[in-house]
Amino acid sequence: MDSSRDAVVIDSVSKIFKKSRPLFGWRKKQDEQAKKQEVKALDNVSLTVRRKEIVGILGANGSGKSTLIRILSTLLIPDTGYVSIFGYDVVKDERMVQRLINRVSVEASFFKKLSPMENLLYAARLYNMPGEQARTMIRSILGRLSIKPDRIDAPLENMSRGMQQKVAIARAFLTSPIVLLLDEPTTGLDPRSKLDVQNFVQELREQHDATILITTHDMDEAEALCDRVAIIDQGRIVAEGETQALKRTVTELMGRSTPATMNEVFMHYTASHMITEEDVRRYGSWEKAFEVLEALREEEE
Ligand SMILES: Nc1ncnc2c1ncn2[C@@H]1O[C@H](COP(=O)(O)OP(=O)(O)OP(=O)(O)O)[C@@H](O)[C@H]1O
Repeated sequence: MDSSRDAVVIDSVSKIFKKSRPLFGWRKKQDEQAKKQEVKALDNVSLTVRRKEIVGILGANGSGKSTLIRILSTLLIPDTGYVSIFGYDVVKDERMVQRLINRVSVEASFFKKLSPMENLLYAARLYNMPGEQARTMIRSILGRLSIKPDRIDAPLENMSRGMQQKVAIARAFLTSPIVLLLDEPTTGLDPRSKLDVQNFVQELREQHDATILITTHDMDEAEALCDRVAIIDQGRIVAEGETQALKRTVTELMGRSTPATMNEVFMHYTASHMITEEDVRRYGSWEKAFEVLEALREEEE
């Protein structure tokens, strides 16, 4: 593996989905085309992630985060643009990319009647891991994620959703992937479990040189875990950088003496009208500009 290379390169990627509209009586007569509505899930997205970096993708519901993660993990093909993982094209070198990445998402598939141990042993076998080594590792990882020993051999279907999510995370950690794609890994987890997962992610980067892309709605998590974040809004990256730098920019723009929080940074970049320095001057303050521009948008709608 050429360590001097960028780990993930996303270059001008767009993805459009066609959604069917519900049909009501008279609409049935309309042209077939009219039934379709286009959703630009990703609009000319570019982002580069260096080796060993932890990059957060932040965005509201439906902003395009999962679509981007799915493209990176070869589950979706971009309409335009280019994506590579350590130089391998996600479309042309799909097999190689699949060997380098691992994706964790809430819709992880498991054999629900089997236990976490059986499910993870199955995964380990797919990666040609010797049984005994896998068993030891599975116990250690599940323990680190605070799954009690008596749960390890009980059917997965009896576990809470959060616990099942931890098993999904354990599966990704088991194979120490080179690039780890975490799609909202801590959504729905209790605070202690969240911390367990965050610590584990950091450890994976330190000990296995993993490169990590993580989508999250949790701004505290983004700040604590990510070297850099990209804020995505309606399929476009609207801001990118270190959380501290983004906070400084927004604090300045808001003309505040106390630093802006990451929540405020997020609100700023995803507002329906992004507030400029000129808006702040015109309306007297960031808050006033936000209020006026939001009201204008509501009127327009
Ligand atoms: N398979 C699909 N078919 C049609 N539309 C889709 C499909 N997948 C996603 N979309 C649409 O694309 C847009 C982006 O969706 P995406 O799931 O990437 O958002 P997200 O940022 O991950 O949202 P969330 O935070 O709610 O998970 C949404 O408008 C969504 O409805």
